Amino acid sequence: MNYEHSMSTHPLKLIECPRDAMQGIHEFIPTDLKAEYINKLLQVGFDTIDFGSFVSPKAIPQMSDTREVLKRLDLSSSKSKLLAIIANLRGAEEAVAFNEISYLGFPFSVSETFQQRNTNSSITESFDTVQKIQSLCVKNNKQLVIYISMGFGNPYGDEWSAEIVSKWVNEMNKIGVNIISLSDTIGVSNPENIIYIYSNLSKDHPAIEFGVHLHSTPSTRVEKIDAAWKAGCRRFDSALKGFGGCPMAKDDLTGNIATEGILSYLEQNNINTGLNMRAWEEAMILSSRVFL
Ligand SMILES: CC(=O)SCCNC(=O)CCNC(=O)[C@H](O)C(C)(C)COP(=O)(O)OP(=O)(O)OC[C@H]1O[C@@H](n2cnc3c(N)ncnc32)[C@H](O)[C@@H]1OP(=O)(O)O
Repeated sequence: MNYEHSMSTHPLKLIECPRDAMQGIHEFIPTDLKAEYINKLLQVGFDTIDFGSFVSPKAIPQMSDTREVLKRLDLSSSKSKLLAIIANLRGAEEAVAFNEISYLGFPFSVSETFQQRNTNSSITESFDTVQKIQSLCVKNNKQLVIYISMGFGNPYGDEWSAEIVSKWVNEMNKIGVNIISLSDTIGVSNPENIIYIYSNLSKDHPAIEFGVHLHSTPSTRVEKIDAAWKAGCRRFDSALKGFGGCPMAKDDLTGNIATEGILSYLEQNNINTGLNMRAWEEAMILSSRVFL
């Protein structure tokens, strides 16, 4: 495999995703405990914390207290930026009003079935929403992160191909989106398709910061991270201990990529993350109270 064209010019960004870890848990996690956990993660020094979402409380009840969690976060001594997931214009309008939030993340699926299931709108309608949200972000000095979910295939029988993913990336590029994370919402990626899709997209759009939001079983975790890294990816979403996954996806969901897997991969490759490992260990301990 020739990686020459995939040498990334983007800096390493680790995105820790407590929102994704918590959102599917049935039992409501008390607001104070959520905030305590996120505050601990804020001390670790990740580039970004995907901390909550402004979505329908009927769709994702666990995130219904995102506003209250936000009030309890201590950003004063953290270099991390906050990302909130939004799935319609209303959520975006709410999120942009908070100075503390730097990034809005929109789940955009190339699978019609999943987009309906996740946001109750079609791909075309969602793209229209994305355009409005992008304008809103520009006006409010926020950055929009598009998650292309089902980026590596889908289980619903909808047509899927690398060309379809590429087409939507082109559309996002045209409207000025410059951070796109390819999400393997249901864990169907493999090293070959990660390298193929990632390398081609980053070659076509060198200015776009592409990331991966992978899901995996522990046994295939390292090979996927390795493939993404070698293809030039420097933006990784993950969750401590691999907790979570999308509750709107099919049932036999594989978990998030575990952050410790990424950290040990980077360490083995002598890449310094500069993270506060003591705070990380404390977050690991605290997680056993959050994820029972
Ligand atoms: C891959 C991933 O992990 S992505 C993250 C997980 N997925 C998500 O977070 C997506 C969540 N999806 C949703 O929230 C929904 O599908 C929506 C809001 C985008 C669209 O759902 P719809 O039913 O079409 O919304 P609609 O506008 O009809 O409103 C339905 C209800 O939600 C409420 N609602 C809609 N938008 C919001 C919002 N942004 N914040 C709070 N409540 C909202 C409405 O008030 C309404 O409540 P009511 O029934 O009590 O009157």
